[in-house]
Amino acid sequence: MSTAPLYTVVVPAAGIGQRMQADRPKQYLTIAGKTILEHTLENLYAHPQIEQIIVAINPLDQYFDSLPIASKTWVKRVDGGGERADSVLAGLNSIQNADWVLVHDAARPCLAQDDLSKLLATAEHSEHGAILACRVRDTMKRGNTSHDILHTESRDNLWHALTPQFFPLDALRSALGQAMAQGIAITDEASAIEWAQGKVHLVEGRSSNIKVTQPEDLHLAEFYLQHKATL
Ligand SMILES: Nc1ccn([C@@H]2O[C@H](COP(=O)(O)OP(=O)(O)OP(=O)(O)O)[C@@H](O)[C@H]2O)c(=O)n1
Ligand SMILES: C[C@](O)(CO)[C@H](O)COP(=O)(O)O
Repeated sequence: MSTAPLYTVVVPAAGIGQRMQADRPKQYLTIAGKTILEHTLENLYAHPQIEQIIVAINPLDQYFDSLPIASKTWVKRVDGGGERADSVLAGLNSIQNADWVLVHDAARPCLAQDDLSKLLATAEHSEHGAILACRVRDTMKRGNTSHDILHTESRDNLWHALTPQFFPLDALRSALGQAMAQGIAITDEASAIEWAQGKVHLVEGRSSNIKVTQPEDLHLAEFYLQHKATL
């Protein structure tokens, strides 16, 4: 019986968490006695198809080395960069031989295992990449800089891009590197593949896979982590 393929995940964790307004980068804020980063890395590694995690850490980081997870054999540290895309590319460039790669935000500790399995399963049926996403549920307004409404955007087929995002390694490394070299603003891996005219599939995932970004998100993440079994 063939065993399921194993994958490497690049985890960008070199941000400063400005919007969080905390006394440290948000990935080092704690929930139930563990940092958000530890929750995220341990959650990924708990999946049977994840064999290695490459975590991009700020070169000036003062927290990572003191975490027990920093000495795990399945965790490899690289230096992050000025933007998330720089950190992701640094992680991708450290991978020698892999056909596919996942990228997952350190700030997303609430990823459900079966959502990850669903994302991985797409690779077995397609040569294109895919991302976890959740449907927009609110009416979406386009505003101007004065916060006046310009118009209502259609929310048909409108999705929130989440992570993990899952792509052939060579295609992602090439698209991301070329897009960044041309000064294209890249906020997720899919946008680099789209820029390179590649196809990306949306895999519906839970909206509880939040990116801890603002102060109130910490309490929401704590709730989701406490209720993982029932969500
Ligand atoms: N130069 C950067 C910027 C961000 N990230 C990572 O990318 C993920 C998503 O980015 P975001 O939520 O924007 O985190 P921050 O950039 O830290 O937040 P802020 O924009 O509020 O400063 C986070 O895990 C963050 O650590 C990174 O590795 N390198
Ligand atoms: C990658 C991402 O989480 C997908 O929604 C998002 O683009 C990250 O954006 P950020 O501004 O770097 O948090």
